[in-house]
Amino acid sequence: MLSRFQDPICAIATAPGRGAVGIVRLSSGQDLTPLIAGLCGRSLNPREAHYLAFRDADGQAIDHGLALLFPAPHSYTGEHVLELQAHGGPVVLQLLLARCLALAREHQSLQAMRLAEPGEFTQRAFLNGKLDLAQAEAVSDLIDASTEAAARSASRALAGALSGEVGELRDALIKLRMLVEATLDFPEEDIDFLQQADALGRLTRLQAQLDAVLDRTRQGALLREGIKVVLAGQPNVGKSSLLNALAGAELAIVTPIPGTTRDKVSQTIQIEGVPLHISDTAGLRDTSDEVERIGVARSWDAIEEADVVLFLHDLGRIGEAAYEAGDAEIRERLARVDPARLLQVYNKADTPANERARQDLTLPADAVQLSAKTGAGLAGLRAALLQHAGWHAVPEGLFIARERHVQALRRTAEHMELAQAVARQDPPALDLLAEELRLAHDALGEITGAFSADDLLGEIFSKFCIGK
Ligand SMILES: Nc1nc2c(c(=O)[nH]1)N(C=O)[C@@H](CNc1ccc(C(=O)N[C@@H](CCC(=O)O)C(=O)O)cc1)CN2
Ligand SMILES: Nc1nc2c(ncn2[C@@H]2O[C@H](COP(=O)(O)OP(=O)(O)OP(=O)(O)O)[C@@H](O)[C@H]2O)c(=O)[nH]1
Ligand SMILES: [Mg+2]
Repeated sequence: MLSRFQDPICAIATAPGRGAVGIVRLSSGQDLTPLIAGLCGRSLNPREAHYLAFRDADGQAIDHGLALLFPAPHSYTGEHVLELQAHGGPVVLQLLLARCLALAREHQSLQAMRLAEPGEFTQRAFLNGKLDLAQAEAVSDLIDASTEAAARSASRALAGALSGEVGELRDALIKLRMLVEATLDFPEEDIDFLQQADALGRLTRLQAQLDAVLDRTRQGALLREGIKVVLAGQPNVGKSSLLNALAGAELAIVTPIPGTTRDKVSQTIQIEGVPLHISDTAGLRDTSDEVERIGVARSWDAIEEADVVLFLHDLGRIGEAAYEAGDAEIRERLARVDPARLLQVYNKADTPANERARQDLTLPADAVQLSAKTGAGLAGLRAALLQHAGWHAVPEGLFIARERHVQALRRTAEHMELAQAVARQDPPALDLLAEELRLAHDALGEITGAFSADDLLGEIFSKFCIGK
C-alpha cells in the first residue's frame, strides 16, 4: 500500500513517564506545512533544528523546544515527518499531542490524523522500502534488548547484516532459477546446457552457504529468545540451592527439609549474553500432601516445556536404597524426554559421605559434578548448558534473529534438498526442479518481507511499542 493512501499519524515517541526530553512525532503522506504554521508560527527549513515556541490555540506557549521537519521521502518513514522535541513531562507531551490533533482537524488534507498504532512508524518505513522486514524486527529487538550482546547484535541486524546474507543467497538462487527456467523455455538447448553451466555444483555450493547462514541465524535467535532450563530431581538434592548459586541471589527458600519448594520459582540469568530462563521446581516424589502433589504436577509440566532439563542427584546419598529407588522412578519417567534435552548433574560434591558408593559410580560422559554450596563446578555447568542449548560463540558479526527466520531458512533448505535430489536424476525432471527452486526462493523471501502475508506483518508490528 502506498503511503499517500494512509492516514496521517502522531504519537509520543519517548518512553512513557518523565524524561529530560520527550518527542512528539508525526508522519503524514500529506504536506504538514499548514499544521507547522499554526503550531510554530513560522515555516521550517528541511532537516534543520529550530528552537521555538509550540503554541496553543490562543497563541500561548505550551513549551519551548526544537522542531525538526523531514520532508518526504527523506525521513524515517519515507513520508513527511515532523518531530517536536519538548520537555519530557507526560502532561506537556499530552498537551502537545492534543494540539497537533486539533490543528490537523482544521485542515482538510490532514483531517484524518489519528494516534499511531504500535509499530506503525516502522511499518510505514517497511512499506515505503526504507527498511526490510528483518531490519524492522531488529528495531524492536534493539529497543527490547536486555543484554549488551543482544543490543549489539540487534544493531548489526538493523544495519542489514541478516538481510545482506539473505540477499546473497537470494541472488545465487535467482541465477540458478534463470538457468533452469531458460532450459525449460528452450528445450532445444536441453539438459546439456544445465550440465555445462554446472547447475548441480551451484546447487551444492548454495546449500553449503545456506547451512552457514542457518547456523549464524540460529545463534542469533538463541540470543534473542534464550533457552528454558528446568531444575528437576528428588526433594532435598539441592535444586533451589543451585538456582540461587546460578542467579547469585537468594531467590528460592533452602532448608534441610525435603519438600521445601512447592511452587515453581523462575529467574532469567545470562551466560555469555545468552538469556537462560531457569525454573526451580518442587522435588519429584509420591506424596500424600495435597499442596506438594500439585507442586510435583507442575514440575512435570515445566519439564515438558523445557529446552534443557537438569536432572539433579545428591552425591551424598548415592547408594542408599530409598534414594536410588526414587531416582530410578524419575529416570523411568524422564526416558520420554529427548536425551539431547537432558543433563545429569551430581550435586553436593563437597560431602564426604558415601565415599565407597561414589567410587563405584560411573557417571555418564556429559554429567556435571558440582557443589551448589561451595560453587565448585559451576563454571563447568555453565559451559555444559550453553553447549546443550547449541550455543557456540561466534567471534564477531553476530546478528540478532528470530525463530521465524530460522524456520524460513529451514524451509528454504528443505526445498533446496529436494531440488538437489531432482537434479541428480538422469534425466532430471526440469519442471520439478524449477518448482522446488521457486519454493525455496519464496521461503527465503519471507525473511525480508518480499513474500509475507498481511497477518504476519500485523503480528510483527503489533508487538512494537507505541511511537516506534
Ligand atoms: N530524533 C530522532 N532520533 C532517532 C530517530 C528518529 O526518528 N528521530 N530514529 C528512529 O528510529 C533512529 C534513527 N533512525 C533514522 C533513520 C532514518 C532517518 C532519515 O531521516 N532517513 C532519511 C535520510 C537519510 C540521510 O540523510 O542519509 C532517508 O532514509 O531518506 C532518520 C532517523 C534513532 N534516533
Ligand atoms: N553439603 C552440601 N549441601 C547442599 C548442597 N546443595 C544443597 N545443600 C543442602 O541440601 C539441603 C536441601 O537443599 P535445597 O536446595 O533446599 O534442595 P531442593 O532440591 O530444592 O529441595 P526441595 O525443595 O525439597 O525439593 C539444604 O540443607 C542445603 O543447604 C551442596 O552442594 N553441598
Ligand atoms: Mg527446593
